Amino acid sequence: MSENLNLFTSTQDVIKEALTKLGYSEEMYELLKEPLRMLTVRIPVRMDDGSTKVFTGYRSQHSDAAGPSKGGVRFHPDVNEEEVKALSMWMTLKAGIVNLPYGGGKGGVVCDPRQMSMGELERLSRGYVRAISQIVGPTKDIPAPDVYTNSQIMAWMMDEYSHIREFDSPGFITGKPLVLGGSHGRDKATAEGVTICIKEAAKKRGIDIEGARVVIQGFGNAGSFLAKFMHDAGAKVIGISDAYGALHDPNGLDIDYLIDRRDSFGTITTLFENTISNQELLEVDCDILVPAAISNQITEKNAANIKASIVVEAANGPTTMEATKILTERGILLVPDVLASSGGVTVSYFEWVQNNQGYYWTEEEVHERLHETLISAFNNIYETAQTRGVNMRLAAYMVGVRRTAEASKFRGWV
Ligand SMILES: NC(=O)C1=CN([C@@H]2O[C@H](COP(=O)(O)OP(=O)(O)OC[C@H]3O[C@@H](n4cnc5c(N)ncnc54)[C@H](O)[C@@H]3O)[C@@H](O)[C@H]2O)C=CC1
Ligand SMILES: O=C(O)CCC(=O)C(=O)O
Repeated sequence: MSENLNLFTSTQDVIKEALTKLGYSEEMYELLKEPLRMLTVRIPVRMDDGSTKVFTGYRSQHSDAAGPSKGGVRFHPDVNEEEVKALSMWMTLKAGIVNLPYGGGKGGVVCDPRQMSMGELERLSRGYVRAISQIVGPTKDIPAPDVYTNSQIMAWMMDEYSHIREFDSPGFITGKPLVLGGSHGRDKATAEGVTICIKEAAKKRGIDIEGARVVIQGFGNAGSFLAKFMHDAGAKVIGISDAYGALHDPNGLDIDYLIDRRDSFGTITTLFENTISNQELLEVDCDILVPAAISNQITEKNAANIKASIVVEAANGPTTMEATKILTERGILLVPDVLASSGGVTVSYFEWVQNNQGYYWTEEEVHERLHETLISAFNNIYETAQTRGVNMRLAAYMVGVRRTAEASKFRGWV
């Protein structure tokens, strides 16, 4: 079975287990085991050399029972249908965990933005919105940034959608620049949420953040802000990585310098000679390990070699279910993606609310509400895991799926 199919089918398995434990019927599982809608599109883009290249894109809407679908758009060469489907299902769970009136959605385009000019990227972003415009919108499905997409791309997408609908539609997409209706704190939100989960998990395990050794895979939006927050909290960030390799220094890395030198795709290791591989980085001796890049990184092949006592998933799907079992059996506290990375969609929700009201909050207001939401979500799931005798991933699925299951029931769908 391919890695991505495995990711999708094992997500179905955990959803089934969660629904069964909560006492829902088999029909509820039939409804939630697949996205409600999956659109595949072909996007012709005029390249700078005059040729036309046709890109494949996807938008998956897992559910809209609890509200419009919501979730990011990924531009990456490895994007595929199974992955986008799984990503949209995780968005349903995240929205449930932080109690947002949304279902899950996710999109992606198979491309490598690192090899494209700004003009080509703009034409691709606009073409993607034209291709999916019938099924998205501020009250239908609201996209946001994810891997290799950013606030500039959100701005082009919002502009294109506004042209199609013939009115300004800031609420169509989140993660926009501040001047176009973006929210304070959205850029740092995912990392802030991960930081809160790390601090709560460390308290449970009696680990002092001051001096704790932290390894972070990925140095983009999530990974680099997280490295900064951990460093500022007194932790020692001893390893980071990007798509090309990893840096490791047991005495601690100079995070401010690395952030200053990384490029807009979160690439930094190409400036150094003494690099190690991403796989070697995951097995480095440390207290806290944070995969913050791509999926399928901790598997049954390397789970036995992980040295950290806490693993906090900033990335979506970095640990397979087989590896989850191994880490749990080894007594490692695993804080799952659907909880740890839910800070991003939480502040996206704040952004959408501000767009709908036309009234904007201060950075402090965003910060306070995010903290309140994430601390309560972490402790709710931790306690569910303790009282139900299950691991944190299953507990998170149980908490996360309930809102959509109840909404589906009240709508009379099941
Ligand atoms: N940006 C957001 O608000 C949210 C992001 N996430 C998840 O966090 C993870 C990282 O996302 P961002 O930081 O936003 O993306 P980004 O595009 O800003 O950074 C991606 C990082 O991953 C590295 N990377 C890419 N391919 C890799 C590979 N094959 N092996 C190792 N590293 C690789 C890149 O070099 C870069 O450092 C993703 O799994 C994403 O779905 C989750 C929730 C919200
Ligand atoms: O900000 C959002 O709406 C979604 C972020 C996202 O794609 C994710 O949490 O994986």
